[in-house]
Amino acid sequence: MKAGPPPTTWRATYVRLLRGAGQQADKLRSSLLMLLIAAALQGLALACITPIFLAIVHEPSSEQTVGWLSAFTLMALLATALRWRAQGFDYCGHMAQATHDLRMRLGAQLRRMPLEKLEDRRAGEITTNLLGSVDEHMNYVVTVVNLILTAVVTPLITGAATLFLDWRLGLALLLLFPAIIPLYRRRRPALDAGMRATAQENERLSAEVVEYVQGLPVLRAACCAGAVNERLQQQFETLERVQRQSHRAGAKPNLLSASIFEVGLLAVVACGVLWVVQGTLDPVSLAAMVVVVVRFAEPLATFITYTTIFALIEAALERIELLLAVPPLPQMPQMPATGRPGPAVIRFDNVSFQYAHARTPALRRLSLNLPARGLTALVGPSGSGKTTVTRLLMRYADPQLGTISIGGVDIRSLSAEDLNRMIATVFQDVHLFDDTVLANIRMARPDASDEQVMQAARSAHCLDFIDRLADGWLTRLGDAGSRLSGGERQRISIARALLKDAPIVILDEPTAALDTESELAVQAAVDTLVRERNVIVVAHRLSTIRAADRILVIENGELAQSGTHEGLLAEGGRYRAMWQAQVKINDWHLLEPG
Ligand SMILES: Nc1ncnc2c1ncn2[C@@H]1O[C@H](COP(=O)(O)OP(=O)(O)OP(=O)(O)O)[C@@H](O)[C@H]1O
Repeated sequence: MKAGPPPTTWRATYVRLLRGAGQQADKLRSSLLMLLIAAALQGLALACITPIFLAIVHEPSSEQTVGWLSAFTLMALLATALRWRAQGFDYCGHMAQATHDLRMRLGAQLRRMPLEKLEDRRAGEITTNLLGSVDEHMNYVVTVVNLILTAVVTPLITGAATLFLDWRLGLALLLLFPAIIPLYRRRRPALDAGMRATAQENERLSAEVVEYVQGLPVLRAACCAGAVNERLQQQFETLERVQRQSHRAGAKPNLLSASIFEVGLLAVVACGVLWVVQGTLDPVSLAAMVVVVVRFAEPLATFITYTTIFALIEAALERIELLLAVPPLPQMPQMPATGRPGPAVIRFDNVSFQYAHARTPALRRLSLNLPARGLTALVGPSGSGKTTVTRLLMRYADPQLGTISIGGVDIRSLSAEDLNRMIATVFQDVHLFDDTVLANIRMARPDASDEQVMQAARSAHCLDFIDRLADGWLTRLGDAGSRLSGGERQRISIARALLKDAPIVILDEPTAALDTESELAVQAAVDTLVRERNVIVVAHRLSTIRAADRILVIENGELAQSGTHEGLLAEGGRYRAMWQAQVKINDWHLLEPG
């Protein structure tokens, strides 16, 4: 098993728990305090059993009997009442509130953390964090803490209190512990590591399962669903191996501690019998002690099982904290508003950017100046950096060198919301939610009226296919929008962009891979979008961008050429070569038989 970070102390776990509880931390703290007091009171109540037995047998109607019985009843009742109150953290809904808040914090973190860092994590891992870890973390905390305190604090207090009544009995009870606590302390690192490894493998497995299910249509088409299934199978096996090791790490000390405890009990009873035979201990005291000791047996013997659950909670907390600790991209102070160019003018000044996991830069000292209106096409060979330009504009990550500004304002000084408001996107891979057509378009601007949503859909040439849907505007779009064709999905996406009415629009070649009819409809929708906006198209087919106001040829992360289609053809160079190659391919298609 891989060695993880050093094991944490109980105190660190406690502090983490409170941090995880967020605004409910004070309530959780008082619940845990109540559980501690309840466990101590229960210990004191149990210490009363020996004097009660002695009083009942020797002086049944004395004041002492009444006194001890009253003390026992009072403390037992108080302990029960405190436990009820402490568990109120669960049933009064504070627990649900705390887990809800934590999910909201994780959700907010997903929205504000740099996209580059988000991309590093797989969807399944995030789901496990958002759902599994949060529940593992909070839902069992109060119950598990109660069990641990009852197992540890109650017997300790009983032993300590018994010292005052009969020091030999007290000492015998207290001696049961030293054997178990060091054993637990010695085993805790292995337990923690086991739980961490299991949690990590679980996270990996959910990521694999999510990706497998999402990718099944593609995998089946490529006839490699089986091969990937094998990978999944391996991940199942890894999890099984890690779980087995971790169970072994937990089971051994568990059995050992239970055995030590049983032997200890026998030793205590044997001592008691010896003292009775020697005439130094009242047989009634021995009987009472056996009752008390039996009461401790189960919680103490299973103490290590509870701590295993706690190690699981600890591992979940650690993963959540790791995700919450990713810092957002820094926000720079706002610049003065004087002399700014048009609001949607985009400038890249000497921008260099290298992806975290790449060996070479994706952009090298790239400078661009895009006026507030018009269509700019980014063209260039695959991997030349076109998509990176649009990603950096959306602040996927900050460039290592140079600045990017919109309307004269460095985008690093814009809030994420402001930047998001300024840019609409139309990607080839359109994500639709299982909701109505109306709702799917409206998510670009939640406060838009039905009329505004319908107008946007009309302008994006969506009406013809919406009319054909069974429930028209109220048709649910099914899982990931699978009820619509590619061209229809893209038109929904364009309708969203129109509704959002952002001054800048990024299009990832929306007409790629469409049939002629769909292409014409999408092209008409794009033409509507282009008016009055700064539109950037990442283009693969040069035929679609002949009418662009400017074409930027990106090569190897640098600006190789810029100009209009005619100008660039006349200029020669890279663009003309690309154009000629594409014309040749088209001619070749035309010449193909059939
Ligand atoms: N997340 C990433 N991590 C590491 N390297 C990346 C990442 N994304 C892209 N790259 C690399 O950065 C370079 C530029 O990629 P980019 O996606 O911008 O190219 P592109 O011109 O849009 O390509 P295409 O036309 O094929 O979509 C490529 O070498 C690519 O392999």
